[in-house]
Amino acid sequence: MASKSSTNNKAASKSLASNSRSSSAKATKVNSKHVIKKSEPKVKNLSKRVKGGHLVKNIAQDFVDVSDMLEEEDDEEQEEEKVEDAQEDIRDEDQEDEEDVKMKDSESPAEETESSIFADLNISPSTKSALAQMELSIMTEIQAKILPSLLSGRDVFAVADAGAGKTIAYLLSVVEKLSTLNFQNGDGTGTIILAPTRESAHQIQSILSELAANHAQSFAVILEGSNLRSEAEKLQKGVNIVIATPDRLLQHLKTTEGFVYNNLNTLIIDQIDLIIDNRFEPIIQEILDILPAKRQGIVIATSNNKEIKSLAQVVLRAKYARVDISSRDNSAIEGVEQGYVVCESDKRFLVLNSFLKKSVGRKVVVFLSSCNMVTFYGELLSYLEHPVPVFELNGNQTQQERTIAFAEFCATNVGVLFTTDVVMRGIELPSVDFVLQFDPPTNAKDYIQRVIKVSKNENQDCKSVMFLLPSEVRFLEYFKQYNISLDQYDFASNRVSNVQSQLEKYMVTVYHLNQSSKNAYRSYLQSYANQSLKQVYNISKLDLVKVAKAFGFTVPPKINIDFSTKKVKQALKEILLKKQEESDAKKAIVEKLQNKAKSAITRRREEKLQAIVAEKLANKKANKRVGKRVGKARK
Ligand SMILES: Nc1ncnc2c1ncn2[C@@H]1O[C@H](COP(=O)(O)OP(=O)(O)OP(=O)(O)O)[C@@H](O)[C@H]1O
Repeated sequence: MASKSSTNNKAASKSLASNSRSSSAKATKVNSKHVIKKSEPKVKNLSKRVKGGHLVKNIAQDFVDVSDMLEEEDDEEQEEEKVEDAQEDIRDEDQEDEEDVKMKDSESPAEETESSIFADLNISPSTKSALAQMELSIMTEIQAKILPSLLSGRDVFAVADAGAGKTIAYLLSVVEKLSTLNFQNGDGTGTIILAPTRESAHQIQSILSELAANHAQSFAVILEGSNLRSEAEKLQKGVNIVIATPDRLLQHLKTTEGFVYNNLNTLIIDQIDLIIDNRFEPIIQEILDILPAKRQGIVIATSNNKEIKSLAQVVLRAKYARVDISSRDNSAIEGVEQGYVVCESDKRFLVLNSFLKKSVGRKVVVFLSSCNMVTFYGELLSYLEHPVPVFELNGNQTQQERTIAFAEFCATNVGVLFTTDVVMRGIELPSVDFVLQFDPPTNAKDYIQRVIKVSKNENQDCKSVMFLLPSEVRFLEYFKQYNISLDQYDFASNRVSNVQSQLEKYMVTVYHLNQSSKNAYRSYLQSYANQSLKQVYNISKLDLVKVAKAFGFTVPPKINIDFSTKKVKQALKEILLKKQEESDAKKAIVEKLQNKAKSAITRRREEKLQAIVAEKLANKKANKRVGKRVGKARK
């Protein structure tokens, strides 16, 4: 491609120790608190009655009856107290909710370290020695900015570019906290780290295994697609730090008996941007409803927007520390040769194919928008008998398949790797020559994240090229605020090999490829429909005949597009409705109990009163009769 033109804690742990020591200690604490709350008013009311003693003194002859009555009234009082307690709980909850909403409006700044040297931190020698073994001595900017808050037990919302050192920062605080609390397997899970993908979960585990090397705390990854039963067995034995994908964690929370999580003191959501992208929000909401509410919350992101912030606020407690050092400037990607190529939908694949054909002797990474796109283009290239080896990384592969594919790509000198953003998160690129953004990124931030991978690449001559449709060129305007300028490249039409007829023939003759292409076509349109930058990615502006041609179809296949964002919003709405219904149901039960208790009390009081009055009247009559008889006798 030729360049054409240029556009422009220890301290913390003390307080935590009282929060959770061991599961048995905590259980005792919870139980005793419960007993005190329930029995205290009863003792108070009884002593009041004994002190006043009116009933006992005035109707001495009715002592037996009245003491029964007292007991019954105590039962009634207990019922009333239960109702009052429940009401109080609801009022407290409502008040807390209101306070939370008010408080969460105000984020407060994080405290920075005075020194940026790990050795100066007030942490255990074991952690310091692990850091030394990892050859980490000076903190990165984000580490210096969030470690004091993390170590003091404050909730933290940290936003920084990929590779900024966020994972090491939060893992360091977790390792330190659990070892200070002397967390044992019997204490169950003290920390849960939620990761959006299997890859990121494994990456976290590998860093944790180094950082926790000199500590006794246990950890494990719990992932969708792994063996559920063996995971459950591990959890039942006790895992101090659980690294999990949200869906699998929820499954264990709901079904694994003996999974002790009531001592949880830290919940971390890593890569919350991807958690949202992967539609895990409703699952996170369900998880939050199950886990203990009193815990340190840590939310990690590479970018920030309204959606990310509002989910973070659901996870974090009031007055959390927020640190955002994500790159607004382009320093992280300065020096990387970046360009774009504009081509119509029907020419996209032809240009890509021709470029890759000319890439003999090169290593290329191609970003696509979905797993189905990865699968289809991988298969198609092998049908076209491409001269370069093709590798695929996609979310539909097993972990083993992905590990092998990535290792093979790292080891080869020549080849093309088809992948998605999701799979590549947290993975460092090996030495490559080109990074092609075939499906454009969602926004400028995501673009930068892809190019950061290029900038960290061992090959300093590596270039980044983005494919744009003519209708998507407006996307470049979004780069101005980041001072990013891209060169426009042109791929001479006489150098584009026309494999269109071959492609169309495959769609008729190879059933398997036809199905794979249809899936890819549907996924492409679905991703397009889900794009948030509607000014750039407007599905109504797509020429579907041209789009279909890039997938080998002369007529666009009929497909149903599932607008997932709507689905997510709907799911969230349903959760909120369910919560409201639950709260209404709780209030209705309280009201019913209250009314029942009231009417029972009134009825019993009336009955007792009537009995007493009747008895007194009978006594009076009897006395009168006795008096008359005595009077007669005297006469
Ligand atoms: N203080 C440091 N000094 C030197 N290297 C560091 C430091 N902190 C982290 N690194 C290295 O930088 C790389 C990225 O670190 P880490 O995984 O913590 O970053 P991250 O911000 O969590 O990245 P991602 O968003 O991709 O998960 C790792 O290889 C790690 O060893």
